[in-house]
Amino acid sequence: MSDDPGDDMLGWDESVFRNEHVFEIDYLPETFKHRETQMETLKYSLRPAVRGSRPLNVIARGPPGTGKTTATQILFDELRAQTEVQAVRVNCQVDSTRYAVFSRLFAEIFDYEPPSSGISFKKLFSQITDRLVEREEVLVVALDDVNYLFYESEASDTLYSLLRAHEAHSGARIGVIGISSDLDLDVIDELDTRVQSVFRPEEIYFNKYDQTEIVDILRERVDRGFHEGAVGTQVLDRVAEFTEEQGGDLRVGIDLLRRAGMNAEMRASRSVEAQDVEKAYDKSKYVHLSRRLGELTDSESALVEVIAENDGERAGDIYEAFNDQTDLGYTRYSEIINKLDQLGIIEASYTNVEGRGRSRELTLQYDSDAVLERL
Ligand SMILES: Nc1ncnc2c1ncn2[C@@H]1O[C@H](COP(=O)(O)OP(=O)(O)OP(=O)(O)O)[C@@H](O)[C@H]1O
Repeated sequence: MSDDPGDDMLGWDESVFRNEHVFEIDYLPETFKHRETQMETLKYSLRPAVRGSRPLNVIARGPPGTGKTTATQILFDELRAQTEVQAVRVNCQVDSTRYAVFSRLFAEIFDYEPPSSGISFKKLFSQITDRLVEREEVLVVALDDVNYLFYESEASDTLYSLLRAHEAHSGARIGVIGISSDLDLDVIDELDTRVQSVFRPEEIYFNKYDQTEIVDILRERVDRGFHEGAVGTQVLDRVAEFTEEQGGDLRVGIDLLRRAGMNAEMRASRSVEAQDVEKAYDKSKYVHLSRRLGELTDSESALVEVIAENDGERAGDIYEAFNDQTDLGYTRYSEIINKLDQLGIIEASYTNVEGRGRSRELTLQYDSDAVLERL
């Protein structure tokens, strides 16, 4: 047997990938198809900002991986390059309180962090608005994954401050784009009435891509990311089918392509085959889960771990195990249960237990080994 790779075998210095970077999560696609109406409405809402007025507020909703963040980022990049508008995106998974949101705005606007010794919210707020007024700038804030502010009961306060900024600080002009991927959450309905009375956003819906659209979008990625001929039509169709199966989240498809490419390389093959995709799917189907678990705090992760180890048990028993491990009390425990339920990591349902009345039963929504592996 010769050590020489054959014609259809990859040598050590070769790859199926032309540019693996296009499969990374922070890659901003060069073409953005099938989102024309959404982009138009977003542009229409932001246009007043370019003229120096307060833009229309927006709520962008839709299932995960349907291009909401990307749409905003593309427009924000254009605004930054071509206008004087200040456009800042805040990831509310990371910054999930009003104070954290405004600290992020401060850091982006001033280019340095607010004092770490801590300043009052009022000060933080007025420094931001003073600067906007002084420079006659309009600020557009994208609250990405705004649903997390609701889970922490911080949404009303945050929106109220942003939306009433011009009243508290004359001349300040701020517009808000709220992005939510929690379809069970009625964003407007869940806000306090004082906020509802000033918040009448344009609503933009990002529907799930259908199979043809998924193929069309992923084909583009394949052409940029792989060498010619490495991914055939049937393989791409299989990737699109799996993506549909996972709720149409394009992240699944993109992750599948990358992993399938790596599997092909492992076999030293120049082309990706169906078997590479099947094998990749065992991991790629968990991209949602990994993303959600990745943003949890230590105590939230600790609770997920306890639940994964005691799946299906009553909440009371799980509380004891959680309390042993973290020393946290029942109120915080209950809050975390609600958040994990809203995130779709667990289901908390009430059951009637003979002789003990109603009790909550906690069930993981994913395979417990898959959860434990990713914590
Ligand atoms: N029309 C499209 N063309 C090319 N790539 C796209 C398109 N729509 C989405 N993507 C890609 O899919 C991935 C997920 O998109 P994005 O983060 O914008 O979704 P999202 O709706 O904001 O998701 P979530 O609600 O979970 O935050 C990104 O890698 C993005 O590049």
